Amino acid sequence: MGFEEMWSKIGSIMATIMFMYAMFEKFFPPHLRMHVQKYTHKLASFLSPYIQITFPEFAGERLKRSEAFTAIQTYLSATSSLSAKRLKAEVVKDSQTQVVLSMDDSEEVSDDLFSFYPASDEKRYYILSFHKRYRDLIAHSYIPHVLEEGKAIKIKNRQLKLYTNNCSTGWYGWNRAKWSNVTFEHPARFETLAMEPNKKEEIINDLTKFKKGKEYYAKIGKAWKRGYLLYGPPGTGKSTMIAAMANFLYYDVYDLELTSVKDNTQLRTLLIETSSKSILVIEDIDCSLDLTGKRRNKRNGKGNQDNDESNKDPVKNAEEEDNKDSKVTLSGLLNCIDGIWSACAGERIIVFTTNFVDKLDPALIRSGRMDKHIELSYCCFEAFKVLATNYLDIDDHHHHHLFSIVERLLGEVNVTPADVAEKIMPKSNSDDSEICLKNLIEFLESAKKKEEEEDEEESRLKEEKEREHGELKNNGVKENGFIH
Ligand SMILES: Nc1ncnc2c1ncn2[C@@H]1O[C@H](COP(=O)(O)OP(=O)(O)OP(=O)(O)O)[C@@H](O)[C@H]1O
Ligand SMILES: [Mg+2]
Repeated sequence: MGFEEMWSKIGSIMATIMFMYAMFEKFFPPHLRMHVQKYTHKLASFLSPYIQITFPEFAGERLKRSEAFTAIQTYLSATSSLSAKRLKAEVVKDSQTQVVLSMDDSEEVSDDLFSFYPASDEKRYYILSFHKRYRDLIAHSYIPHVLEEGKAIKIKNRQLKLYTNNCSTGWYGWNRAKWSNVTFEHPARFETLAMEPNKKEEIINDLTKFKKGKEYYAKIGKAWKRGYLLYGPPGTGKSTMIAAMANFLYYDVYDLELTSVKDNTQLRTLLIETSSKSILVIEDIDCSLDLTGKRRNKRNGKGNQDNDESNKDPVKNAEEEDNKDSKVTLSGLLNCIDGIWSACAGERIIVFTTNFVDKLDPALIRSGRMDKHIELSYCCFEAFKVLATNYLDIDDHHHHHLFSIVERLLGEVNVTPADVAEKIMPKSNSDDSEICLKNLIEFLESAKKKEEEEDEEESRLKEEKEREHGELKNNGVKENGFIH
């Protein structure tokens, strides 16, 4: 007897049983019906070649939403919505125009050989129905595949969040540090980041290796964390790079404002509350609290003899002055990074940014804490070409006739990518790339002239000083007979 024949026989037996069951229901009293029902089910399941697995939406005593249910839902939305006839549309990622389609309640779909359908009960669950000859395949390959895929799709579709810390004052004046979040929608990507291509590739490879490094980190017995120190003058793209990293890795960003953290205890609480797959950012670490040599001197009453102070951004200077209230210390921060934070679940990145790398305490940036130091520097010609593509749609291979002048000037003068971007951005609809590039050339020439004037002034002052010094020496010899 062939398979087909066998199934048709089984089908007719089932039909007979169903018919008999209907008759029983009509003519038999309820207590007898219960017995008949029990045995009919047993017989039906004995004869049926199909197996069913149920995945309820809520599982366990605490009614926690089942991860398996959510993963199946996501998996089916992505893979089976094409074959389902009745679909549900939901707006995705706060978009007004994009919708995600998923199976409507009680719609059944077949995923190759198996069929998934949500039960039309009040309690929602999916039932996976399959022939028993696929039992092993289902248990060992298919279900793990669905769950893994579902989770991966969910991660991809989820919205990135930007968390910032703030301090809320509760009853009795009790201060509590907490994170609040908004959707992270920074458009920066590595493709649009202006920097040397080799350096950019190196960073991308480093991040990719980190993201795929779960087993590697487990093997070497190191927490799955990586620290980056981004340093360079203002406007060279440090913050932009952090956004590009987040978009590249699909990680949330925790922008930690150390100045509003009251003390080490609050810092610890905040760090524990961060999730994995995230980037913890501490911007302008040199301005943050008691972290630099300068601050320590101030505390010790030696005063501030920092000559770089005048070069600093006035906003950052003002922030630094405001920070005196915070009691977060360097050792507190280091303890948190090394201890508690390292012990939290993996896949975390920490990024420090600074304009003055030399001023940081070496303990803060030693290897193992900040694994990779990345310098973001003034705009080179390669970086300019990326900006020209971004802002003016000038193809990298299409060498505009003004490019050679820009190349020469960029080699002679230090300007930041932020300055270049500002100059080549069209100011009106009538501004074509020619006008924008001429604006940039004009700016570069005036910056060069200014630099030359400053150099001249500097050498003039130096000469003057040397002359004065020489005169003093001579006078000293004349008056006292010895040199001071
Ligand atoms: N390397 C770059 N590639 C692309 N755009 C850049 C780059 N550097 C700067 N920009 C542009 O300049 C603006 C300022 O850059 P960004 O905020 O990243 O600088 P920063 O290095 O973080 O400066 P700061 O030290 O003041 O925080 C950005 O919004 C971006 O438009
Ligand atoms: Mg910045």
